[in-house]
Amino acid sequence: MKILSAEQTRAADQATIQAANIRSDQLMERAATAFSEWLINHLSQNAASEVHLFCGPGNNGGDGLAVARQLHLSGYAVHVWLLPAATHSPDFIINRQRLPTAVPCVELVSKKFPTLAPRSIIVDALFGTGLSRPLEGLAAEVVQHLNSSETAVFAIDLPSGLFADAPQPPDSPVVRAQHTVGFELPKLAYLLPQNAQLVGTWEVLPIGLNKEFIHNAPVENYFVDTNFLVGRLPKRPKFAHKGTFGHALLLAGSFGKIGAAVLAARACLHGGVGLLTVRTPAVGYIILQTAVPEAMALTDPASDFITELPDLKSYAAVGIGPGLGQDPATVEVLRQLLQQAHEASLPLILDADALNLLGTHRELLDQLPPNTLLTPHPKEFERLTERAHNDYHRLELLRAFCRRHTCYCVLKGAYTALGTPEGLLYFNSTGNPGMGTGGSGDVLTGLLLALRADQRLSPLDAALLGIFAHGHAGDLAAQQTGEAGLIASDIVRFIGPALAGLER
Ligand SMILES: NC(=O)C1=CN([C@@H]2O[C@H](COP(=O)(O)OP(=O)(O)OC[C@H]3O[C@@H](n4cnc5c(N)ncnc54)[C@H](O)[C@@H]3O)[C@@H](O)[C@H]2O)[C@@H](O)CC1
Ligand SMILES: [K+]
Repeated sequence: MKILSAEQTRAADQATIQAANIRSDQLMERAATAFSEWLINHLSQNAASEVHLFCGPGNNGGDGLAVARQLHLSGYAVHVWLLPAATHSPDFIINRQRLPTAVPCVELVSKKFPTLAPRSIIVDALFGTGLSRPLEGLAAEVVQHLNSSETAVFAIDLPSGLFADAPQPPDSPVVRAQHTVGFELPKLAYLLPQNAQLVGTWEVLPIGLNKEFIHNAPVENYFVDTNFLVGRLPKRPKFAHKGTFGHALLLAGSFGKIGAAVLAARACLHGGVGLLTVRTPAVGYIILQTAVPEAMALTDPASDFITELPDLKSYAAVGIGPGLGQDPATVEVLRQLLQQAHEASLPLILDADALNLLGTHRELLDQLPPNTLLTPHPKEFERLTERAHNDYHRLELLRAFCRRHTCYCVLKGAYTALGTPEGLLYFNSTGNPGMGTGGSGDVLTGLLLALRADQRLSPLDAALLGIFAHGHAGDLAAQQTGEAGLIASDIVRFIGPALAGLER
């Protein structure tokens, strides 16, 4: 799915109105109906005594008024509270007039706000995508009142006060919603850790926005759900053999961290690689041969760290980093790897200590072969770039980093973001907090290595499929283990089922 800016969302609105030959209040009715049906569905599971709708002066408030009418007609006890304003949008006015007189509708007055019983429900329809500056005055007081109540808040489109696609000045008043329900496409604001407490859980409901407009809209951000990826993983042909899927080389492990190599190796094998060779220091030999008999062990002469780069000519892709350590000899291995992979156009994946080594030897960044895939978590990313002021800034650093180094970079976290050499960002939709556990990143590296070794996949598809399947495998595993009980090996077990769902 594309992620549109607030401005593009307005344009999509207009394009829909024209193409479908409907009035704007009819589009608003669609949005309100979608929201009301969702809310009624939700309320049927949570008996609520009454619904308080707080409506602003624009179309977000218009949505709220239409929802109030629909809930009233469905038999709910509804109260409407209006934010006083000098002007109102035309569709607000239409829906104000359509509100049945039986629905109490009162203008908000400073310091005389309604008491909100914990068992009632708040619908936040004060401001949506039309917010042009932080809230102040009475609007800010209302936000504070809603946030200090113990009543569940359901935000229409955006929690009021939150910008759709730009950072807030610190301490701006924003509604803290339990749930945010938007229309058609997700907003960038939904995906950022700094907004998690404001947006709550979120979903988007279809309202039939013009498909052609969305198709043609130039965007820099995408949200990757199942529909976006299904069919991108080619089926394994009947006459396939292990050569079809590539021979991967993994350089991983150091004394005390051979487990990282084991996890990455297992993930690579479950990811469908044809053959896997693993380079560990000598201390890893027996462990690897025992724990992962399917992989070939090519041990380093040194006991505790990798000190020599093997000959690369038989490999389709190389991954380096899990449990690697940061021994000075290993830096040389990384340096040679970058150089030789560049010359041979060999796909590379860099993770963990390989990234930390890049951070301390930044001159190596200029040696990255084109289309190299890096998988930092935010702290590792900071070592490669600089400290971000906020989540939006971090995303801009990611875009710039990928452009500058012609690389793909996976910034790991909830909604893991993949940056591309073109400066596009793809946000992943799978995964759960249980995956914040040791070894989870090693599993991702191994899986990505398998997909990069498969020459049938583009670098972009390999990265997107790997990130998505990794998260999905974690979700499938958590259904059995619970989030707290989830360990990295559980993710590995579900890589196969997760990939199977994406096959062409
Ligand atoms: N594009 C879509 O997909 C659809 C959008 N709809 C709704 O329309 C909303 C957008 O409506 P609008 O563009 O009218 O915008 P809003 O309703 O978000 O707010 C606009 C109004 O707020 C005022 N305003 C902006 N910032 C303010 C501030 N800091 N303090 C006080 N007043 C402020 C503006 O002057 C204007 O009167 C969406 O969020 C959504 O809820 C739906 O009705 C229909 C479909
Ligand atoms: K809102």
